[in-house]
Amino acid sequence: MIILGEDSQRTSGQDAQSMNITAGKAVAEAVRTTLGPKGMDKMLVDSGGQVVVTNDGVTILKEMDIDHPAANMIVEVSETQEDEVGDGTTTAVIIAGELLDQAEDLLESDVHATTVAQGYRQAAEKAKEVLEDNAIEVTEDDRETLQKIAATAMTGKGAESAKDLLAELVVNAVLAVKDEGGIDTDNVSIEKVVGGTIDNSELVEGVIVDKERVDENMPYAVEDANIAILDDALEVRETEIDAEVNVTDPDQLQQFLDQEEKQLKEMVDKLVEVGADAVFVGDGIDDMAQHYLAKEGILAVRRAKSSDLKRLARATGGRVVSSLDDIEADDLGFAGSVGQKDVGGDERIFVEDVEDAKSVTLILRGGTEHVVDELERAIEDSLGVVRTTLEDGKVLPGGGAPETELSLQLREFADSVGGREQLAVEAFAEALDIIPRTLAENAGLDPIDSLVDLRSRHDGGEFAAGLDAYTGEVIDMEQEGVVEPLRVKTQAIESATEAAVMILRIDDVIAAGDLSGGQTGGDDDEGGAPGGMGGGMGGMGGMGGMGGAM
Ligand SMILES: Nc1ncnc2c1ncn2[C@@H]1O[C@H](COP(=O)(O)OP(=O)(O)O)[C@@H](O)[C@H]1O
Ligand SMILES: [Mg+2]
Repeated sequence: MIILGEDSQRTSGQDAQSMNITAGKAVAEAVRTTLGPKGMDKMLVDSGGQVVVTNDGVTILKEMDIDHPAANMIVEVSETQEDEVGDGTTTAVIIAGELLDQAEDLLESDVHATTVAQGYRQAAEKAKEVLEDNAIEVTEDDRETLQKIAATAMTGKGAESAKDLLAELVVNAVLAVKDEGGIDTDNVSIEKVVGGTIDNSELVEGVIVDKERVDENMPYAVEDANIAILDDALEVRETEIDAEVNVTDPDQLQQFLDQEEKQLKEMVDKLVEVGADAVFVGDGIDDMAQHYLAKEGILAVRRAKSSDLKRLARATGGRVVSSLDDIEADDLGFAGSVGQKDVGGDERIFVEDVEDAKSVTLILRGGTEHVVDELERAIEDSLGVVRTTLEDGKVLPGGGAPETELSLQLREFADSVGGREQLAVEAFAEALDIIPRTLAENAGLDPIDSLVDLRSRHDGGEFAAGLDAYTGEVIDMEQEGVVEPLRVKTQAIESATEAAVMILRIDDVIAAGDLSGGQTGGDDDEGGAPGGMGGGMGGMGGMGGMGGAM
């Protein structure tokens, strides 16, 4: 009996499993060479010719326009990682791919997918326990460690030349925006400036508004400024009803205009009365109002974005007032300086020198647009790990140390599991080796030698022993200052396991319409969908390796 529509496609049993596994593995394979300090970058060209050069796992996968459903489940792993931690996106995807690869062998030796899933879940639980037990506590006062965490997240992402400076800026920025409600790194705005070098980057304790003062006769800058933040217009409102004014003689017209002018003057008087030295207005400012403001020496900005108004309020301790009539002196914010400055050839208004600013701005500089864009991605990862560390207070050494330790401890744990699940736990342990192995490969080292070294040091009780990607030596990563938040690893293991298990449990793929673009590989339009059965990536037209760190 036929129950499916004519265009539907159905793949079942082992075919379905191996098709999905191959697709998932292809995604991991696509980002593998970017892992670690010596990872290479990718150049991605979209159909419009836009070029992105990046080392960032999640960015690569988003830009790749992947459309195979199982492959997309692996892409989601990197997206979850990005949302939850901000770093470790490549790691999470590589682990997921390797879990699938290991599972494939088990399936071939007739271990049931459900058994593999159960074993993987147990292993993941155990792994999290081991990591928690070995995590190092970090407090907010430990700036040195926080900066190391910030720097580790930037490694290999074009920020090398100014890593120490940038790490300091990132830590300062995150600590600045922290309040009773926690840490929202959206309060760290990033202003990208093409021109200058990376080490000209700086942190502004306040807000930069991408506007100029509205009238030339206003001051360029005001010091110790009280700031009015107005989500309103400084204009005379048109009457609601279409009133018609019949002017019978010139005096009457003059009277009418005088009336309007008087109203505008009163608006400005109101601002003077509450003590404003600068005013940011969400809507328009009438020419006549501009004139009066300038006469009073008030610096005014019109049509400021509502997000800017909010940031201004947060930074300066003021309030966004939605009607001028309601404004009072204590609604005003305060900043040491409000002034118009040139950044990279653009005039912008800097509201800065704010004591205890809860909204800050990082000015990132670099030689070209691609450099600053990649720098921004590195900084975002870095902001994420510092935030995560302050939230959880726990970190781990990097350089493959935690994965090596887990691999050893899970092998021991497997003996206690018994049954066929034991095989799955062992496979899970084996899969985690992919991280140190890939770090070694990308650094041009012999992965077998590196793994042997790492294992023997961990066998000897050195939890922090990791691979120095620059020298090839196995060293104490904690001492070296290569540290990452605990959550980078726990989240990566959790999402990778979930995605792998979900894919493994599927034994029937029923697709309405044509799935062939993703399944057969090679013949799809944009290039970028993983080639299902064929393995490898189908027609990755725009991809090519780029020289390592810029
Ligand atoms: N100086 C270093 N030496 C060795 N490994 C490092 C160093 N800095 C970072 N790593 C390791 O590189 C890996 C992260 O690489 P990265 O390319 O940032 O990928 P992800 O997207 O997973 O964060 C982690 O395992 C981290 O411990
Ligand atoms: Mg990283």
